Amino acid sequence: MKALACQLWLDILKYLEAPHHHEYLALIGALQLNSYPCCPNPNHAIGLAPHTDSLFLTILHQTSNTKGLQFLKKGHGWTSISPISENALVVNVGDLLHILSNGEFPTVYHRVLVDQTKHRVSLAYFFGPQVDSLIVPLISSKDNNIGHVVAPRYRSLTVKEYIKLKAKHLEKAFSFIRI
Ligand SMILES: O=C(O)CCC(=O)C(=O)O
Ligand SMILES: [Fe+2]
Repeated sequence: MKALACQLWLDILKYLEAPHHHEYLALIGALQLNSYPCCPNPNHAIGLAPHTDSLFLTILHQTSNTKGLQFLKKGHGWTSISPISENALVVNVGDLLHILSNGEFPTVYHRVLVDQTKHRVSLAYFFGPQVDSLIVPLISSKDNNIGHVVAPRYRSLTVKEYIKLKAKHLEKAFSFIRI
């Protein structure tokens, strides 16, 4: 997971025209096992409440063939992401990549439902920058090429500062840093 995350991350930094940004190259990661036992009354319970992931990216493996993961699709509502094969991985954009890319990579609002008869398991690898890193929205030359100068949509802040804001305000945290 770590090797895959590093490769994916290098490609994203290249795309964002920041391949040598050392601050964003020193990644920390955490692996989390999620277990959702079956529930006799799934309409009255939730496996994981709607949220966005906070770091740069999450790489997710849905280990059983039980659906449950959904993301909020604009104009469509909650949409299922069913496990399509044993080898498939889901990659979620997190809040810090949203800020770093100046909103070009939208953070993904998602939730997990429980199943009436099946136990579901998933494995999530979250990774992001060191807690003292400063996240500065990157404006790429692609943005400025279109003939107008693109301004940062968020103020710069440290990872620690963002995590504190998110703990207090959850999905409203962006509204405190929007310019
Ligand atoms: O279990 C899943 O499919 C998603 C887990 C998740 O969203 C999380 O751990 O943040
Ligand atoms: Fe999540």
